[in-house]
Amino acid sequence: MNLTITDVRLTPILVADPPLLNTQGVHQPYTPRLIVEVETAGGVTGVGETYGDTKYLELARPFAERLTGRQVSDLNGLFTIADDVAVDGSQVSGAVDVGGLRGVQTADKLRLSVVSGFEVACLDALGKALGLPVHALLGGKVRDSVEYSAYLFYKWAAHPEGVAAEEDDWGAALDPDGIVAQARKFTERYGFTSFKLKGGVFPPQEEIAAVRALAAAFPGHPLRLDPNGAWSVETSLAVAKELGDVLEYLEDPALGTPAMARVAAGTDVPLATNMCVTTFAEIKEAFARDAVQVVLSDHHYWGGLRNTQHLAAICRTFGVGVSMHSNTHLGISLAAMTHVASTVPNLHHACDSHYPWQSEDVLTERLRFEDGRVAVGDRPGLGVELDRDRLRFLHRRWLADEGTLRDRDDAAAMRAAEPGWSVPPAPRW
Ligand SMILES: O=C([O-])C(=O)C[C@H](O)[C@@H](O)C(=O)[O-]
Ligand SMILES: [Mg+2]
Repeated sequence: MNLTITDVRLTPILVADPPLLNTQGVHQPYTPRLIVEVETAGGVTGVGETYGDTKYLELARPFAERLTGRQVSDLNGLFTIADDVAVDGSQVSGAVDVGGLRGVQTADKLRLSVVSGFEVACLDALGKALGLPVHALLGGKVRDSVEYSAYLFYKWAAHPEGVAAEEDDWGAALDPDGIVAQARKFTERYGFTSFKLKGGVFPPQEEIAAVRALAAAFPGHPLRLDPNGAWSVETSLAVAKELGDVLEYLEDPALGTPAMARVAAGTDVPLATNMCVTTFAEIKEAFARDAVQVVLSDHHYWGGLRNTQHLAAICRTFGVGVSMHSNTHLGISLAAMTHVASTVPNLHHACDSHYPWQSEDVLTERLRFEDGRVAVGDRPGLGVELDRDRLRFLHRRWLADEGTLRDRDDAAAMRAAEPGWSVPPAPRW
């Protein structure tokens, strides 16, 4: 089988996203993603998915040009290519990245996010060529299904009037009753048994009340609250004290390792993060200071599935838990997450996934959650099939956009409802 890459296709798309609230604002009605296809001389095509904002696209294009002629099995070579691809310094914010609230943005992280889309596509192609599932290429699964948690959001019933958007059938959730009703829908539709509430939207007392309401409605179920660093150390400690008896963990209550270390020193509630440990370089300080007890990997910004395994091994070495972060993603990434999660022995928390919020996909068949779990496929590669008509449709939407939606901006989306809105200072409370 000839594994030489003969063609690479990059297709930016815009996919519908409901009006989900977070501390920076609200999700745009459509959000950008990039679909990567890698074709080999032997006739197999692999697919990958990553962030689709302009700065990722601008890196992905020169990256794709350098891939042709290489082998899909040359996964380490992807990192060498990444070193060669220059990042336009003006594109690196150095601040918390709104396109996912995933810690401080750096040039390396941008590159790794691009690598991940190609790595997954190469693994998919390699698996198809060899007749092996991706988990087998990663050393083999240690479980047959991967558990996910219900990702609860405060949300409006619809995007603001006058904003072009798709409808969703989740309704509004703006108080404890609304959050419990949303959680019930998640259990009815997908069988989830653990729940994460995206916080940092309302004053902490209101979010504490919502978590208390969840604890009363679902006694004994794992619960998490994640305000994306919106609280001071004092507020974080006060929330930890009030909710300590019901939380599985508190996620990024305060921003940055020093603040997280101070919170961790003052509570027994474990702290999880997808914001202060987002790169290998950030691990040493955070672990040395015992600032976090669970690292939420995201294969996109950690640089792919094998890097996720490396992260898991480091966490295991230091007795730190590992699980998975998610923001708006489609079925290709859910399949990739499921394959890699199935290979991580020390995965003891349900992973996050936004997938239930995404009514649109680029696959011929959506992935399914049963009893809150996704079965680990044994079909070659990722085990998913691209729906070319859907891909074209969603790409045409991207082409038709005059540019306002091509870069995720939750604060800008919020201004459609509240014209004076700007990203709140951190800490907000
Ligand atoms: O766990 C997290 O921090 C996230 O999933 C970050 C995401 O950006 C989420 O807050 C969102 O999409 O609104
Ligand atoms: Mg988080």
